[in-house]
Amino acid sequence: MQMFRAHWMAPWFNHPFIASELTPRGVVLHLKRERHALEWHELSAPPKLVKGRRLYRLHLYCAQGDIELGWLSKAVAESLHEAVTLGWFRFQAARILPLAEQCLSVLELGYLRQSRWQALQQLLTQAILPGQTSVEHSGTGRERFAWTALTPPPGLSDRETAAIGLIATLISADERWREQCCDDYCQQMLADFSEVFDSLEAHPLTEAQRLACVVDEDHNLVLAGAGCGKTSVMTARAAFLVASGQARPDELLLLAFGNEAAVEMAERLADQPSTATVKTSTFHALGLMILASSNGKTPSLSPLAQQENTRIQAFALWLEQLCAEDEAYSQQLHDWLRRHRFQVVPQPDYRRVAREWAPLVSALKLVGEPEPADLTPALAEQLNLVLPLLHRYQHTLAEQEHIDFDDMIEQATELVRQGRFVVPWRYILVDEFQDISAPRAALLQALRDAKPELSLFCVGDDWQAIYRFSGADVTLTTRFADYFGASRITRLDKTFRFNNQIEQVASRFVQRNPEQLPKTLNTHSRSNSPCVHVLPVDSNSQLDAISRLLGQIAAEQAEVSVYVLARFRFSLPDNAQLAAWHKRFPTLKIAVQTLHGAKGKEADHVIMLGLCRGKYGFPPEQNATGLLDLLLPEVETFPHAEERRLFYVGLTRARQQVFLLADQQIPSPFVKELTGGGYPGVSRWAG
Ligand SMILES: Nc1ncnc2c1ncn2[C@@H]1O[C@H](COP(=O)(O)OP(=O)(O)OP(=O)(O)O)[C@@H](O)[C@H]1O
Repeated sequence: MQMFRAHWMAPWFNHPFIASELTPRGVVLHLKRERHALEWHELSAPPKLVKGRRLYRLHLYCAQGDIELGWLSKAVAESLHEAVTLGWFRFQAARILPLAEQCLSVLELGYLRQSRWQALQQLLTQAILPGQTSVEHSGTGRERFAWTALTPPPGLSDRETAAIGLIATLISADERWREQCCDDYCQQMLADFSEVFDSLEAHPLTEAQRLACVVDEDHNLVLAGAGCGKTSVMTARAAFLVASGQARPDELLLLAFGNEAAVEMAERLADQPSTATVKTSTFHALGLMILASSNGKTPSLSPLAQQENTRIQAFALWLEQLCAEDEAYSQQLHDWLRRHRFQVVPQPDYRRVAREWAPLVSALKLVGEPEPADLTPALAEQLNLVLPLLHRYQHTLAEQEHIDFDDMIEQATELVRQGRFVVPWRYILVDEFQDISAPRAALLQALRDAKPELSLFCVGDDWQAIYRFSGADVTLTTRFADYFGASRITRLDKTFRFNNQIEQVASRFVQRNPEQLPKTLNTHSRSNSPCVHVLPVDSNSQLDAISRLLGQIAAEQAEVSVYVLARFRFSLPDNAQLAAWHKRFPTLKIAVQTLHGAKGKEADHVIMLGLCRGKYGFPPEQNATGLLDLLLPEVETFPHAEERRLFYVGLTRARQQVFLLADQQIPSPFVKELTGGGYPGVSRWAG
């Protein structure tokens, strides 16, 4: 052991310190009459060299009281200082090395998500100084140094220096530092995987699309306008995660609402060998799968749930039975229908009532009865008439040991919460997120809670939220972070579908509702003249007007697609008419769709019909708040908010032109708004 001796005159002046030596455990002080061993952990800071006029002192910060070693020559003092400093740092480095390694393994996971950031802070708090990770601590604690102020001495290994540096950095790191780490990660990924983003689709992805693919917060929401390539981003993110080694294909799950969308996504993933085995599913299929794998048997789905027609038929039969069995019920139903719906001659149209009340039964089942205080007498009467239907429905399901889709999602959520389903996925990607309902969002939350490190990636457009009537809650999108917690929202701002003229009209129209999230959309294609045309037509001559339009389109362009869209299915041309058009205009690809059915699709030209006022107009007129309104997610304050979005969906299906067939006598208020000024991109079509 090297001995560091005090000046030989020290004892003459009654100074107790004679020498010190360093051991692996600390410093041993040789005093006049005793030896005193100070272990490294008792030194609460690196030593300090104090220069005197001729002699030096070494100040040792000790937990039990500081000690000063005096009477040191300059040379001895400096080498003792160096040796104690090195020993102290080595001790600290050894102490924090496991912590540094733990922190490093969190950092190496990739994007510094908020959950990872919290994990880091927890590690630091627990390991460094219970309750004190701040740089500026007072000096009264066990440790009296600031990690950030430490300068590791030469002589430490690279690993020791790096560990101390990392801990010092993490202790002083703030939210800005975290964001910088996230940005660095994104830039690195964008550079490393640019080839994937260049070659994955027929077209290279835009910068915004790429960024949306690599951002990897705990919860991610990609907000985009129509035609901004949300589907491309979904599949590209899957490919990126696999290519970057962050997930195996079987750790990814892509969720869609409808079968058609799920199949389309599966087909696009299958185009790439790396993503061919990624699982795509609808929410329903997912629920079924969770129930089957947790309970060991596939649940029996009620035919009442699977086929709308069967359900309506059953409800109509139950209504008829209720009337036959219970005179009072029959009387009440007749009265209510007479006052609020249509003539009951000679008996109610049970099927029609069943069709209208089926969504009420589902909503009542899901959310329970509304507060009596919220009900007008008419609504309270209606509720009394609908409740027996709900009871029969529930009774039938129980008797036949069947479940419906709502039961399935609810039971699946419960099984996941109870830990009875082993979640295999680390990344769940959800398409058309604006259509999500609270129970489905709860299932996502349960999956997330059941699997550490599971990240949600949701792609949606609050401007296209059109399923409130079936329980969708757009506020899950507009208040995404409030619901899910740590989130990052990215935006896609370039649409590839329609031109600037359509964009101008559609964006202005939808943003009249101030509740919609503001977005700016740039368009890939441009046109100098208006592309949204209003054609005033007589309600009986809509088909002739469409035929004329198709003729004009066919004369000008070959091989283009045309969508004929309407608010209600019954307003659409029938199959015979469609077949006639196909025959007459063989170069056109013509399809008819309801506006809800056209969601997610595109055509070169869109013709919208049924644009009139009235109960079956667009927007459909409703006299007062209905029972369904009370049961569905939060009523929006802006009039016809959802119908406005549906109109937006219609406008934005078109790549080139939109033709609006407006009823000449009772035009739709939406069309009146477009032609009433403030929409320079709208023209009156002369034909
Ligand atoms: N980077 C790109 N370059 C060129 N075309 C693109 C790009 N990204 C997407 N597209 C094209 O834009 C069109 C719209 O894409 P997609 O259907 O994915 O949009 P979307 O955002 O899902 O639209 P919507 O919400 O209206 O359904 C498609 O024809 C697609 O091929």
